[in-house]
Amino acid sequence: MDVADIPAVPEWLPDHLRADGIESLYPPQGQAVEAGVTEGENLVASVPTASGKTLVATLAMLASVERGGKALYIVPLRALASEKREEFEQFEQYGLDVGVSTGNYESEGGWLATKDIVVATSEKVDSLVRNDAPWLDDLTCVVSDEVHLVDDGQRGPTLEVTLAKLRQLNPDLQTVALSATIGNAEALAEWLDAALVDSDWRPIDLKKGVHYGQALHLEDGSQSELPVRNSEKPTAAIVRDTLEDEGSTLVFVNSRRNAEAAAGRLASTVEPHLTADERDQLAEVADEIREVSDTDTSDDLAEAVEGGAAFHHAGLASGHRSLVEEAFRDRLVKVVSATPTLAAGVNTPSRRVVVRDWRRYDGTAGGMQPLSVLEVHQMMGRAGRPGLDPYGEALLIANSHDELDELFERYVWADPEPVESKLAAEPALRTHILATVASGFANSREGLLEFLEGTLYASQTTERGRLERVMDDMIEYLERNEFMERDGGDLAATSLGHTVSRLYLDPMSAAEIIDGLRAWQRGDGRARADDGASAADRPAADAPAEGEEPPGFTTASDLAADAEDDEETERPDPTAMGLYHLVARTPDMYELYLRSGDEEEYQMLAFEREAEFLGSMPSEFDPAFEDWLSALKTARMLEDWASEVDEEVVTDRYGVGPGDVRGKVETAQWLLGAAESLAGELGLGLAPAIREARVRAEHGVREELTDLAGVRSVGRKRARRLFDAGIEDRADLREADKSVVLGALRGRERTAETVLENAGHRDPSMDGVDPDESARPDESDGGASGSGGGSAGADPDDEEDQSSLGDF
Ligand SMILES: Nc1ncnc2c1ncn2[C@@H]1O[C@H](COP(=O)(O)OP(=O)(O)OP(=O)(O)O)[C@@H](O)[C@H]1O
Repeated sequence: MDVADIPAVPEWLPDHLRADGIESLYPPQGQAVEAGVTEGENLVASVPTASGKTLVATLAMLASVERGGKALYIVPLRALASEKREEFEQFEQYGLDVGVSTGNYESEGGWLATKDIVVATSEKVDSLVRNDAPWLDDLTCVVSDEVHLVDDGQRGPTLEVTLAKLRQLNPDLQTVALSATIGNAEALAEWLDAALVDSDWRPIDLKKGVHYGQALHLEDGSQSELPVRNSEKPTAAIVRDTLEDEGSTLVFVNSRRNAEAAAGRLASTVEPHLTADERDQLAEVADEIREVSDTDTSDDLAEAVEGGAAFHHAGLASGHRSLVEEAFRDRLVKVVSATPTLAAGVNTPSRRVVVRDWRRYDGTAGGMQPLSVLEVHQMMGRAGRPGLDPYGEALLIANSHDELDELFERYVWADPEPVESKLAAEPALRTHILATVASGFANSREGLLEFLEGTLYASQTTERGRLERVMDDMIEYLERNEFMERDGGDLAATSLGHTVSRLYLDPMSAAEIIDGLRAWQRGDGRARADDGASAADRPAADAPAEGEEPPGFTTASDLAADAEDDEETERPDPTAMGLYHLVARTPDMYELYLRSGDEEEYQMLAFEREAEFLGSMPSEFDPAFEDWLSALKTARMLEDWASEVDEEVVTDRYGVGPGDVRGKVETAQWLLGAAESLAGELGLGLAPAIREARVRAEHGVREELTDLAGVRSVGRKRARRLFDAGIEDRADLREADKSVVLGALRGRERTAETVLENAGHRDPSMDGVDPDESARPDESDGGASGSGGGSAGADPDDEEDQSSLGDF
């Protein structure tokens, strides 16, 4: 179909598309238009990766806005939200207004009311619904990108329920769902009352295969030689072979750490192939990368880029990511090693794709687990650059003949799995039932059932009774915890329930926090603190940083001493450790795993600091004890962080990456903010102590340093150095002599200039979480750890992150 023949779109569109090199629609796009996607019809497009799905959605949104409406584009990742915003901003020249909403959740995003197109993550949209954003009523078109993620056990139910709510709010809403090729696209179409375009058409041919020994084995039965030299890894051999043919390679690995390590190694393969001109240009890109941030990651990335290689993962700053993507698209960077995040949408096609790791560490399943066919096909779909390559090639790597056969069976010849709703799981239902009742979508048991009828689960199940049973159990749970009340057949959220829903907490997390805070207030566990010589006689446990006491913290010994001093006075405030442990044991925080040998160490710590914990400690024989100890490990990591222990020491001690530390800290901040609100609402009087623990965790520095640490590009280490040099706060810094700053920062002129410049303004990303807002950290950029509950946004990279925790 010629672009001039697309009905109902703005007049300027055909010329705009032509200017972009798009003269006619790809066949699946043509089918979508014929199915009425520009005329308000619902549509599910199940089309291979990189086959032009975004244009289908764009046509629907532009046509909807042309009719005077407003469109919402739901993405699974924050990184994709910025990419899509940039893509849609090209329409601002025609008077359209585009807004993006991710990150900290403003209560109802009022400023979005005037936008024509809004881009947001599914968790953000869920929170907007919970906060009653009035502009949601004006929506005329909603696009759900990567809708097959409804199958995701953690985040799927949020997308599913959010779509159901938007459709209930506005029965005339046009729904356009974009999906990778899946086994049961018709089930999605049925659920959404939508026409279906189910196609395996690709703009460029894709050959899948496996490398084994010295040869490539392709799915068409052909074999070609691809020798691996002595001491060379197969991935390096493939990259070298592709380079000799002037092509680029995208290598998918299973963790951020592996991505970084692979890029470093592959740079030595690529480097000898670079021309002098390429080297100069790459050196410039490397300089720009170093400018983005002054961290080890930044240095490692810049160094790899100088050698023509790069890594890409959700833990990178967005500035890093776009520089890498651009240099790869410009064919300057010849190989990128990436975590699967890159497969989920970012437009970086490549001659060859290598899926190096087809297993990933999965804590819940207890070890390395194979990736799904869908995921592997998504990665493979990135192979082949339209207009540049005759075809794309996507390869797995086998280490034995058996594995060669297995990989063909498992991935090359296999069809993707069908997508199945994960809604009927307790954690998901407990969260979404509360939110559904609290935001007025249902006010009775029957109403809830009716609402749930609008979900994919209801359209897929043959077992209605199961959903009803789990639902009844969850209503009872919510009533028992005072989040919901029943009056005859009516259901209503209590004021506490409303708060929990708005805070975006899993109700089970809220219940754990409330129980712990109440237990502390009542003085439970006090007897233990007082009786044993325990806490007072032992040294404060495992003080961080070379055995020093954490600055400014109340410790177990202080507590016990307080208790001895005055039996009659009120219980002292909980310690930061006690509060970190409380939030670390909620399902909204991914705990750190106990490694072998850890158990004994943390058991000791548990007994040493027994007086500090809120609520009772399970007995050693209780199966819950191990989880409780894992939470203690997480809590001690947070305490270390908040006590200025160097980041390298923290990462080393807990066997995690810097991104994981930041993720845990952000999740703790969010949960402590929520705990503060709950304590306030329940009149528990513990809010100031919680706030202090939160602020300490936020910057990871003692109070005197928080102002300095809040200056962009200062951070913990530099704040300490500046403070030691007599610069005590941002005002001092503004006035400071450059040579003093230079001295404190150990001679980095460029950094000193940047820091001085930044002292003049406040970096909002470093600001504390507003307790009224209690924003959940971003769910998709490595910020939040995943919840065990389907409620809040778990980072899809979580499993990937877990892999760095194992010994793999
Ligand atoms: N009809 C067309 N003619 C020429 N190029 C097109 C056409 N439609 C899309 N493209 C281009 O193809 C590329 C891939 O498209 P796009 O990113 O929309 O694919 P996608 O299916 O959305 O990918 P993903 O699987 O990442 O969601 C883009 O560069 C886009 O501009």
